[in-house]
This record gives sequence, structure tokens and C-alpha cells, in this order.
Amino acid sequence: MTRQIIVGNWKMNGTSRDSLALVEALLAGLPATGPDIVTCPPFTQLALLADKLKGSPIALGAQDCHKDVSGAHTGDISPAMLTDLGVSYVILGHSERRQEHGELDETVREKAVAATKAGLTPIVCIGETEDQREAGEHFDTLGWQIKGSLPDNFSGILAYEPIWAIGTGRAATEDEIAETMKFLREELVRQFGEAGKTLRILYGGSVNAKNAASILSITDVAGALVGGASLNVEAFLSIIGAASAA
Ligand SMILES: O=C[C@H](O)COP(=O)(O)O
Repeated sequence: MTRQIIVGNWKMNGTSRDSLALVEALLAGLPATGPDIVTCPPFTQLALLADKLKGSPIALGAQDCHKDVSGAHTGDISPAMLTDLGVSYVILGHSERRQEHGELDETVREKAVAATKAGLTPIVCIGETEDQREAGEHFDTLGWQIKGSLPDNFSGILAYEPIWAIGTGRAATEDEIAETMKFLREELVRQFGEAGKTLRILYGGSVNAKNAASILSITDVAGALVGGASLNVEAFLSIIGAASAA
């Protein structure tokens, strides 16, 4: 297994003080060797954490960005503004943004292009609803999301997050994850040819200290996108400890 990547998505949580305390505790508890680690705080804490994490093993990610470099987009943040702060990754197309902000595959794709151009590694999220899975439409849904959300020559990271598993405490089963990973790999190879064989795929959705080791050992799972458990130092350190560092 190759070196995995553990991404903590803090979503809309925490004050500056909470964030500093969290990364200080993480830095103090990190194993000597471990997987790649990315922490994605709210925009307002990026500058503070960029300073704190400089030269550390924890990379910084943002939770979204705009598709344009600059312009009249009130309230938005451009990819260049993120790289300017020392941010290396950006989560795009998270289901919470797709649902709450009506983000479409096409927008996600444009953002991924812009992020890559600015030097960021996009982490593009896809995932089916519970209804789609129950109706047996999950693979069709994921196939369309891959086609629509990933740009040509995509070199970022794909995150599979079944929407019904996010924040519910009900992670997908190992069989469900394994079967879906196999499907996603085939789709990536269909779309990107040889390059699709090595694109990294993360699993996200109720990953915790207890289930991390078994989820991270599933074929083709290159790491985890962690929400709730990334706000808890012990839980996040356990997940980091369960990931492959090789
Ligand atoms: O971005 C993270 C995911 O939405 C997973 O969140 P969760 O670990 O709280 O289920």
C-alpha cells in the first residue's frame, strides 16, 4: 500500500482559539512517520494556521474556492488568494455545497480547473443519496458526477462520500466501499486511460477512530476525508495512526 492521505474537514466550526489549540495538540501527538495530513479550517482561520503550520507535516487546505482569479464576486475567495496564504489543497463539490448552494457538476469542474491552474490540489467530492442507493442508481449517479465534475487531465484527488454516511455515524460497510471503489477505478480508467489507474480516491462519511483501520485497508482507498472526528484530537490522531505511512 502506498502512503495514504488523511484530510480533516472542519466545516463551519471553531474559533481562532479552538483552531490553534487543535493544531497544537495535533502537532504534539503526531507519530514520527505517518501519512500525508491535511487540515481544512474555515477561511477565516487559514492565515493564522498557515503561520502555525509552516514547516510542519500538516498541510493546509480550504473548503471551497471560486472559479475565477478575481473580480466582482462578493463573498467569494479565489484560488490565487489561497495559494497566496500557503494553502495547498482545496475541497470542491462537497455535498453540503452542492445541496446548500446548488453547486452543479459543471461549476465543480470549472473550480477544479482554476484551482489546479493556481497550484492547488483539488479534492473533488462525489456521492449518492440514500434514495439513489436504495433504488440501485448509485453507480449511475457516481458515473455522471465523475464525467461532469472532473476536468480533462484531472490530476487531483477524488473523494467518495455517500451522502447518507456523512455525519450520521453510519459509515458505508466495507463491502459497499470495496464495491464502489472498484467501480470508481474502472470509471477513472475509462475516462482518463492510463492516468486513471493512479488517481487517488478517498473515502469519507463517518470515519472514526474505530472504523478507520478497516476502511483504510480496503483496496484502492488512498485515505480518508474526515469531518466530525477531525475536530477531536484523539480521534483524528487514531485515524492518522491507522493510515499507511509507506
Ligand atoms: O468532509 C467530510 C465529510 O463530509 C465527512 O463528514 P463526517 O466524517 O462528519 O461524516
